Amino acid sequence: MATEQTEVTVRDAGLWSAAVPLLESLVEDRVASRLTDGDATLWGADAEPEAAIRLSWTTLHKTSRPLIGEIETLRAQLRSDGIDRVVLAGMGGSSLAPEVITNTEGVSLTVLDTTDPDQVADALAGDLERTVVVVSSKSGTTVETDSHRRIFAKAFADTGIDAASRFVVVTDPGSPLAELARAQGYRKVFLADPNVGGRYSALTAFGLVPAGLAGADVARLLDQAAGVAPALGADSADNPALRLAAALGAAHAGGAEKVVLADSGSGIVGFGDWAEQLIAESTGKQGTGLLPVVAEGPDAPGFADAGGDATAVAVGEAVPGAAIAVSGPLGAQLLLWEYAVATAGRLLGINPFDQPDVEAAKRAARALLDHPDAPAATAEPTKVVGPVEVYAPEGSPAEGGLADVLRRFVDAASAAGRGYVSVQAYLDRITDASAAVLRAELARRTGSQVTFGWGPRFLHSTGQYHKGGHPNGVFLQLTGNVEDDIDVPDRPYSLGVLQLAQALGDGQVLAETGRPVLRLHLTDRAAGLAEVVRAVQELNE
Ligand SMILES: O=P(O)(O)OC[C@H]1O[C@](O)(CO)[C@@H](O)[C@@H]1O
Repeated sequence: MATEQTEVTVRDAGLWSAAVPLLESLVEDRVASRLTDGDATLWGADAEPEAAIRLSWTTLHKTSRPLIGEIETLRAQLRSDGIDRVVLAGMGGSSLAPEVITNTEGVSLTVLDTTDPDQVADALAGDLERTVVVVSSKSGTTVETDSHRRIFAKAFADTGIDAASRFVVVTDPGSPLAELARAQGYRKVFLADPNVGGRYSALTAFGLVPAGLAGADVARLLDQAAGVAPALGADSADNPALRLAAALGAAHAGGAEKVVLADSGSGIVGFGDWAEQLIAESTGKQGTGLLPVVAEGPDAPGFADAGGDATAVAVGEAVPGAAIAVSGPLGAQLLLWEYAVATAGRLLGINPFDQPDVEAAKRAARALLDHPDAPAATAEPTKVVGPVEVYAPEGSPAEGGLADVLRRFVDAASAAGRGYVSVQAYLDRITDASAAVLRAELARRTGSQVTFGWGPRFLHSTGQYHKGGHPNGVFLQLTGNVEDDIDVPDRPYSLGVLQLAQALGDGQVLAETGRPVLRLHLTDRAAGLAEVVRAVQELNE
């Protein structure tokens, strides 16, 4: 049952009494109304230039209205041409919102936010005669999205379909993608509001166009946001976003930097995946921040049994074990969390609108693509256990079986004190979906908080926090052999090569910042995953 009432309840009495003084200061400083009015001084002088071009999201429930008609018209035209399958190529802020919107409404959208050749092959195998591809990129330069565009252009051409008529672009004015779309005569270009950053763009063209073309009721989403907007802009202790920000800020000050999210009957499907990027990329920097941990549900390990380093937040009803509960329909929750996270950024003393550590991993991946013979790309495994090659952190012992290697590795998270384990699977999230069980399995057996992300998708979400946030994580990377690779047209690499370079590049950057990285490469994906799960299950035997 969807929860219609939008409210934030802080159920933990200790947390609430720590939050009240922060809440009072936010009200006194008129943070909510200043945010609504676009006051870029809220995060200090260093953040001001960036904030000055990032605050238009507070009024999108009004300014995005004209898009609704445009989307409906295009959808009707596509339908009359027999085109009713929508594929979205986009990373992070350019795909996470449409994914949660369409999943919540139960309408079909194929989201491509991967470089896994197998997963891309799946999308290519759909009926191309009925397919439109929405290419979404604010910068217009994101390598994954550009690769998908090239691959689909070739596939359309190979099938005798006029590719230009099948591409719809969402991008910022003046981006290289906007120029290319114009030059190639793509079917339609939606220029988004450039004064909204990627992770705050759910209610811009980035969220609304793909979701609307797929058939979601995006007008209702704006109505839901409009319904809560006055409360979010109010300098009042009843403001739900200020309450949430104050509670998260107080929790962080008290040593709980992790935020464990679990759905508790909100009716929203996959909200945590969207909130993850907002929270991690906005706050995880300068050695501080809030680490989002998406739990499978309120009964999953890490939620009700969260330790002192974590706050359990229910999305939906206030359930036992939740310190905080946030209810409300999707459109309202999107805007509420944006206000809350931007405000928490002020309490944490960081700039919630930049992502300073994301570029480092992109650079490292590019360097590996340029120098495929670099040591990182040609290293030999430390050991091989059946279908699993082990690449252990430098200097760490590798004796024993896979479970011994893993035990020593995850122990480093507990040794770091309040540490966490991050599982990063550079695999196919459809065929290799079983990898996701590792989150709960590891959390149950280690007692540490455990995050799970699909690579390279998470690089555009929690990736910023892992490199820039509290430096107490250990990182378990999973990579796998590729059976049928896909060349990226007019580029000197294939998807498989790019995917591995992304894993190695990010691993390198993590290691350079002193964060332990263990890579397990699955020479046979299914058998390798089974072996890894078995080893994890042996951990506390
Ligand atoms: O929309 P773009 O420019 O392709 O970027 C996609 C994503 O990549 C990031 O810039 C960081 O990786 C995100 O902030 C953003 O949402």
